[in-house]
Amino acid sequence: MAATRQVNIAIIGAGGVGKCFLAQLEQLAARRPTPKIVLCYIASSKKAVYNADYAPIALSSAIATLSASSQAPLGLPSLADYLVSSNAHKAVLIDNTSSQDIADAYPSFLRRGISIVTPSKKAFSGSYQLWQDIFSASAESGASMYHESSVGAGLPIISTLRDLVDTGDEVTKIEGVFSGTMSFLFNSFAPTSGTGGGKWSAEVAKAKALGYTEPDPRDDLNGMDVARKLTILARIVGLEVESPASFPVQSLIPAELESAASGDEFLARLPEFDAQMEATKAEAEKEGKVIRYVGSIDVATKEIKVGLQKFDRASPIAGLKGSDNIFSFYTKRYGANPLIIQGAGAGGEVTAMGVTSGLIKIISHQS
Ligand SMILES: NC(=O)C1=CN([C@@H]2O[C@H](COP(=O)(O)OP(=O)(O)OC[C@H]3O[C@@H](n4cnc5c(N)ncnc54)[C@H](OP(=O)(O)O)[C@@H]3O)[C@@H](O)[C@H]2O)C=CC1
Ligand SMILES: N[C@@H](CC=O)C(=O)O
Ligand code: NA
Repeated sequence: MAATRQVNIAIIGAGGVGKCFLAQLEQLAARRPTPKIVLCYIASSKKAVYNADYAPIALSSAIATLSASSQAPLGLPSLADYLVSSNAHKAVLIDNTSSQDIADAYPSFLRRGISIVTPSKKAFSGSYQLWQDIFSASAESGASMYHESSVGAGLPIISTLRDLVDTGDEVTKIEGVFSGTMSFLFNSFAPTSGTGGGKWSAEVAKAKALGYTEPDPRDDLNGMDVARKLTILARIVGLEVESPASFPVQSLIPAELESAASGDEFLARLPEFDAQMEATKAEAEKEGKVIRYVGSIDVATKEIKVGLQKFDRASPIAGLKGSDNIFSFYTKRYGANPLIIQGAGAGGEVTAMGVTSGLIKIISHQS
């Protein structure tokens, strides 16, 4: 039987980003009737919804159907079997989790012709071998791999950097604020004017409630989220960074909380250590400056840095608002004035946008 003009979609992960993505997918399916967009699988960590005959799952009620479901998720090899047997024109896996196990399985999905879109950083900042396997599997099978939201949420960071590299520009340095959570925390806790909002721990709780943090906020505060993003960008410009542990990263986790058993325990005990961050803030204030959490990649020296720095209050980095990120790309073509991209770097809607835009690219490809 000939393949139908239909794109079958499996979604894993229906949290903050997953829910926003579903809403955007519903609008997209209504706007673009061809090819037909069919949600044929949706899962969280414990539940799933799918039909053996690939009958579409209604997009408007998918979350409610998932929470009422008694079906267990398919194992990843069975999910790949299910997707390739569907006889659709295209099959796409949307990974809205931060699971390393799922990331490790990307090459096996891609090899079987299943395209992938994800906001997760895990696959691209894991081992360098995994990075190579993903892109060679994609090149061999022709299945697409899009991960725009893995850096800067919906901001066009991955696509811009790939365009710079692919068109032959020479990127010499990348620097900026790479974390929506860290940006929000310091912009509220140590603003350029006024005394700042609440205590450090209260701002951290707010960042989590706003959906900016990783599922476990320690992954933001220990600097690993920024280190992962810099690993991804460094690899795109051709540096063979083995892992985010290959360079120094400043953690903002108090030493006493390094062994906290869970993210919840960490958040509950963080108020005991508010004085530490107050002291860091006060030290910068004595010099008339503010602290911000920044990163940089020097391509020539291969030096990658992640951590706190003091900034003049009038500097563009100090003046960022909300969860804004700022990325400065220094290249041969752009000379002394870098190409700068700035805007919200976290949050469900803007992150889902980067996922939806990847899906649109896949469904727009002719083959
Ligand atoms: N929030 C943001 O601003 C941004 C997020 N991202 C990335 O987007 C991804 C999702 O983030 P977010 O939505 O905020 O996280 P949430 O914690 O809100 O949601 C995660 C979802 O993934 C599910 N999940 C986790 N592990 C598995 C698994 N092994 N199998 C199946 N489902 C699983 C969870 O299910 P359950 O509820 O059952 O545990 C939950 O539905 C992350 O990779 C994050 O790094 C990227 C850019 C910005
Ligand atoms: N936790 C991350 C989410 C986006 O990548 C951040 O705060 O930047
Ligand atoms: Na992005």
